[in-house]
Amino acid sequence: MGRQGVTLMVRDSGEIMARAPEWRPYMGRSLPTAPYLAPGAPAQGNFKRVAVLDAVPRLYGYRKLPEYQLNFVAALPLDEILAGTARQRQAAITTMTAVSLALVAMGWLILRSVRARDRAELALRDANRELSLAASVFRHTMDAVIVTEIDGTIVSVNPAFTAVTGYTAAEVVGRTPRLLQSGRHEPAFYRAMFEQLERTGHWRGEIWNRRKNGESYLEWISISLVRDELGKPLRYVGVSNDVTELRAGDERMRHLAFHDPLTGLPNRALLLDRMTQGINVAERDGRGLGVMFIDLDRFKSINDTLGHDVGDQLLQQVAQRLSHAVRHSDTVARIGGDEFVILLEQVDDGITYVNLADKLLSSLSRPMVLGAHTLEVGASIGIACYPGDGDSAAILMKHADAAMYVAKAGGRGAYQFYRPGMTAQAVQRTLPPP
Ligand SMILES: Nc1nc2c(ncn2[C@@H]2O[C@H](COP(=O)(O)OP(=O)(O)OP(=O)(O)O)[C@@H](O)[C@H]2O)c(=O)[nH]1
Repeated sequence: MGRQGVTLMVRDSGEIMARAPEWRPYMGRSLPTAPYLAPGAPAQGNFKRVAVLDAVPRLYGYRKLPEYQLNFVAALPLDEILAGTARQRQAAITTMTAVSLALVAMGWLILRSVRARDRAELALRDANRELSLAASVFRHTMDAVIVTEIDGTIVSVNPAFTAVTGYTAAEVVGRTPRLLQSGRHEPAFYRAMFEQLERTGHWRGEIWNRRKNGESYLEWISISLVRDELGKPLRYVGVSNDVTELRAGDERMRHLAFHDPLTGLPNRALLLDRMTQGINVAERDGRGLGVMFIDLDRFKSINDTLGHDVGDQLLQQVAQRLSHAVRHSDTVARIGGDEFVILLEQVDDGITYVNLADKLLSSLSRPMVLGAHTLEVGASIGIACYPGDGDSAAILMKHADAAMYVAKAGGRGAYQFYRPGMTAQAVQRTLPPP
């Protein structure tokens, strides 16, 4: 490039990014008036000018690189060009062009590597951000998380795991989840779980486990098999929730829906359900089944004279006495006010009803101590039997009710088997007088 030839890389703003030779004194200086920076300047060209920076008159060649906002410039001093022959001038111009192209290529390579570095930094930053997000979720989620090797060795647990089980990470890492086993599941349960995990990569369900303090708890867990990039099994990750309370709440709700809150006995819905099932079994096995409808005698007067609370206590005692009088397999239900029903299954002869009815009446007639009061209560019982008196729960209930009304009408404190025609009698009794 001769003694005073130069090459430059200049931003569109005019700032010098690179200069050869002697780049240091010129770095960061500006060439705002350069012709190639003028608006509308051609993409490449030549011009003659006295250099702003060192006052040397030169012939300039440039090429613009608009996508990078850069300009590549090469210049030779005019006196060197004019002093030479035509051949020398041509050689100088060729050299200038070659140098300027080399500069363009160099600048492009620099830019490309800068861009690649920026992209790599961005990707790394994204990956780090995702990692720290995952770590934060692991730390703060309310779900207990456990990560194990494929052989079951625990690699990591989160704080929620510690909150549920009572075990810190230091206490469980290196051990296996077997330390949580409650003993409530058969080995076949775990075998089936791992068989499905190996086959499908997932298992979810409920497991009874044991906390460090020995207490059993029910967890809902979802376990996934994690594979590496080549598809090789790498880890198991389990995410679980303690659902013991939830399940207890469900049980309470279910119990409320099918039981009488005052006595704890099955209510009408549960009684009818059991009766329907019982009838199916009785039909299949050719066995008998019976319904005893029990209504307390003059219970209203106890309420009216001693108050509703005493009436409640009496109903609770009646419930206990009825329950003690029957077999475990029989159902004692309270279906309303002072009305109780006993469902007797697998009864093949009428004497069973007679014996039980006597037993119930004598049991209820024994004095009941309710706080400061000692009371005696009687009851009337109607009995309807399957299959003779009806083949559905509704009909058996209706007929037992009718028989009970007949027992009441006969003077109370007695039992009565259903006979055809009793229903009409009972209806008449409940109708208002004409
Ligand atoms: N303490 C209490 N009383 C109830 C409850 N449910 C209904 N009762 C009352 O139970 C009484 C039922 O009376 P009835 O069966 O109609 O009449 P009774 O006095 O028993 O007369 P008979 O059945 O004809 O012998 C009514 O006074 C109801 O208010 C309850 O949960 N607690």
